[in-house]
Amino acid sequence: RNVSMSSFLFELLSWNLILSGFIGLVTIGIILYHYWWKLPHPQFPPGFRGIPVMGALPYLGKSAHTVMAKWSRDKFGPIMSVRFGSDDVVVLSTYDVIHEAFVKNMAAFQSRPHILLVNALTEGYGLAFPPYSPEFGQVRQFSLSTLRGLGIGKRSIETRISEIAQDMVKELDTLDGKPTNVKMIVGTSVANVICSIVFGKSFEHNDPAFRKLCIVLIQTIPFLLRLMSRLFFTYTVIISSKPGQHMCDIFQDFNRKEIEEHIENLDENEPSDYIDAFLIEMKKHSPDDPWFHEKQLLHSISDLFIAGTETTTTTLLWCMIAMLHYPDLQARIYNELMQEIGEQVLPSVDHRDKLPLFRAFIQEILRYKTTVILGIQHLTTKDVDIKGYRIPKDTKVTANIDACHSDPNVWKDPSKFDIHRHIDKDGKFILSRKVIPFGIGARSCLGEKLARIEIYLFLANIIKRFEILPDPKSEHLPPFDDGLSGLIHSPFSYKVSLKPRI
Ligand code: HEM
Repeated sequence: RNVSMSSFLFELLSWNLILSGFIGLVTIGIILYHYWWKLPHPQFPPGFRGIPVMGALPYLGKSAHTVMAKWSRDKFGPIMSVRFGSDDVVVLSTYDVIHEAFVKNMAAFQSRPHILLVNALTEGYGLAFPPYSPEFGQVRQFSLSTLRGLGIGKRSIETRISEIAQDMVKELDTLDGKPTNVKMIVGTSVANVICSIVFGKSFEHNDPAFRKLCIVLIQTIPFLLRLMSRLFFTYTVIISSKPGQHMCDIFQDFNRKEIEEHIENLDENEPSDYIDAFLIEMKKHSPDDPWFHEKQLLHSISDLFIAGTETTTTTLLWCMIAMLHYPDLQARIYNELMQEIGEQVLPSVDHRDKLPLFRAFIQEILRYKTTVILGIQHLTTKDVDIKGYRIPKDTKVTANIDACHSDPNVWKDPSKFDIHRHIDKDGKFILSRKVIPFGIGARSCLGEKLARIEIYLFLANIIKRFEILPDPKSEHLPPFDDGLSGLIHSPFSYKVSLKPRI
């Protein structure tokens, strides 16, 4: 009796175990299906879902943009989805679909996702990360027209940049051709352009407070942004740590001091920079307006410096690497500048129609070395249909700008650096609307015009004054087809010898 009782109990227990195991598995299956595999909509773009919790993250490797470009070309098409953690992000990989979304359906794609850490630092203010609202739209429009040169005094943006480019050449001259990593000198000059537009003045390269600001901008922030795109947690720890806070304080104290000086000396009839223009605009709004407010001004300034310094500096550093790899091209561009502008005349934007080689070189750099490889993420403001797919409201959307610049259906032999793809049979420069390093649409780069003039004038001044030569001590040229990928694709650090001409 005892035996049959125990076998009955054992059977009951194992049935119970089997049943609860089964129920447990079904529950886990339902949870997994709903949270990790169920598409947000039956017509949501197809894509790569990876593994639970991590999504596609472990599969993206060192350069996510290249891996995603391959998935898009080989399997999923120009509109696909990639699961980042537990978020389904729509990734757009050709010019046509980026244009269809960000330009033709501008209103639906003009917001930004909420990023907890960015929000903690900016309190929701600034120019690059706030989600769209009509009030933010006003601040954006105001900043855009101010940066385009409206309402900031008599000196044009071009004059300011040209003066700073000449200062940079003087700094580079002091190196006397000695092989040097010129990132700090170029970056300081780029930051000075923003100082000139935002503060109405530029600084000596060795001014101690400005130098500190430049180190934060050119070294610390890019390093942290790279970590952020790789290891979000580490970034959070660093930024909330004491040294992290100290770094933010250096930056904000510098800007705060400038705002205070501007409030004291404001001449409403003659605004001379972005801060003056903003303070005057503030007076037209109610003191309770949270957007035309000092806090917003402070964060707008930070965003202009952060968005404008490393991007432009990196592009110029890639230009110099290209010159090292293609010395014959360097000689041809130098000859073009000398023939069309001459030795004594300063380069200006007015000369551009006479400089097809030089302009083709810049456009090819902007295509071949996409700086902000994946742009900045957008967020949909409503349900929207693109090429037969449904993208629901509040979906994160990324433009793979690098994939668009290496699309074999648009660019013949895209992995080849070839400036002649931008020159027609009569030797004229062809402006391409499909080279979109600054993004397109309602959230495209606010500093595009500024950056384009900077790259043109800085580079023209460098090429006219120096022969760009490799470091004779280095066995290899700095790589042109590889670099550090994060938010920004930048070259590995390198030295260059700038040998003064004449
Ligand atoms: C070569 C230099 C530069 C490149 C390649 C570049 C590229 C970009 C890209 C791809 C975006 C995101 C577009 C999108 O979300 O669709 C962006 C946004 C932005 N850029 Fe630039 N940028 C450069 C220089 C500058 C400069 C010089 C400034 C200002 C001084 C600036 C200020 C901004 C701001 C404020 C935004 C955010 C716009 C918004 O969210 O509405 N950028 N930039």
